[in-house]
Amino acid sequence: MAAIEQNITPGADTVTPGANPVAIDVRIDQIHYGSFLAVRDSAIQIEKGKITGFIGPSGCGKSTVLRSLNRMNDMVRGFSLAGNVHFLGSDIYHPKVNPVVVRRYIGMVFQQPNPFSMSIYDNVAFGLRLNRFKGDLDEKVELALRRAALWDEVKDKLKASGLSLSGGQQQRLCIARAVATEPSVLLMDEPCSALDPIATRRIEELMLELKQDYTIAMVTHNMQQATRVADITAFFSVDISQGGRTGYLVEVGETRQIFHDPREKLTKEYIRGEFS
Ligand SMILES: Nc1ncnc2c1ncn2[C@@H]1O[C@H](COP(=O)(O)OP(=O)(O)OP(=O)(O)O)[C@@H](O)[C@H]1O
Repeated sequence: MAAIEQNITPGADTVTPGANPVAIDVRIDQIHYGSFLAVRDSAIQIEKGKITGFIGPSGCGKSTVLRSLNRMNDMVRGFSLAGNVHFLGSDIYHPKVNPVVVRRYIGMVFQQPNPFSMSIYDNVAFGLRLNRFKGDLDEKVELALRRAALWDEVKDKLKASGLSLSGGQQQRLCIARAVATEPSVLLMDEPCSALDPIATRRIEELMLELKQDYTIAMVTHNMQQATRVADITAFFSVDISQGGRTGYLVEVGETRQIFHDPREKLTKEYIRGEFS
């Protein structure tokens, strides 16, 4: 914890040009769930101020890798990671690093909108209170709701339950909750898969706005979505050659290159298959 607290300030600007362009440098040798080898040999540099999309067939480890980036998998029994994950130069798996602190800098938005059963205001204030924020809470809540493009729709009913909102609004509330503590990175695990096309478009537009202030990594099943929002795309596949089903990174590059001029035959086949 000390190392990460000393080296990073909340809201550390992730998008200033110059210096090191990498927010998270991940090198996974192996990830196991118990004795099951879920992911192997996957190294990605998540660049500051960009959206990196993880694509690939079901079970290739996209969510597992994403959740490793803020130690969300720590809560899963049997999970173990060989390799390392550096956030702005700090090893987030260092024994002295507190995973709660990691998640303050690297926030997460899940597939199903999951507002807490409390008011809209309290949902957004939750993380700030947890972190014993001492400043103007009203101001922070408004700022987060504005950043999540939800303020105009909820400003007159902040005391209403977060659960009373539509699915798309609930997801934007979750984004507001995630950005309220001013993380540097947002991890999004299929953030639109439970939403209709209009709400999906709204979240995609929001992501493009958010990347001005945050680094984003997201899992998506939707290839069109990857082409619409991701600057960088990482393609994973599943290796069944050893009798198991182990995910691994096939290639990562600019989204345009991955979709129009992939280096690997596997990527070409997957992209063609998905689009045809
Ligand atoms: N908590 C867990 N315990 C045991 N095995 C798990 C756990 N979570 C995932 N796995 C396994 O790890 C592998 C990778 O799963 P993961 O969810 O990361 O893949 P994915 O590419 O995100 O899949 P999908 O696209 O279907 O969501 C799968 O074989 C899955 O069954």
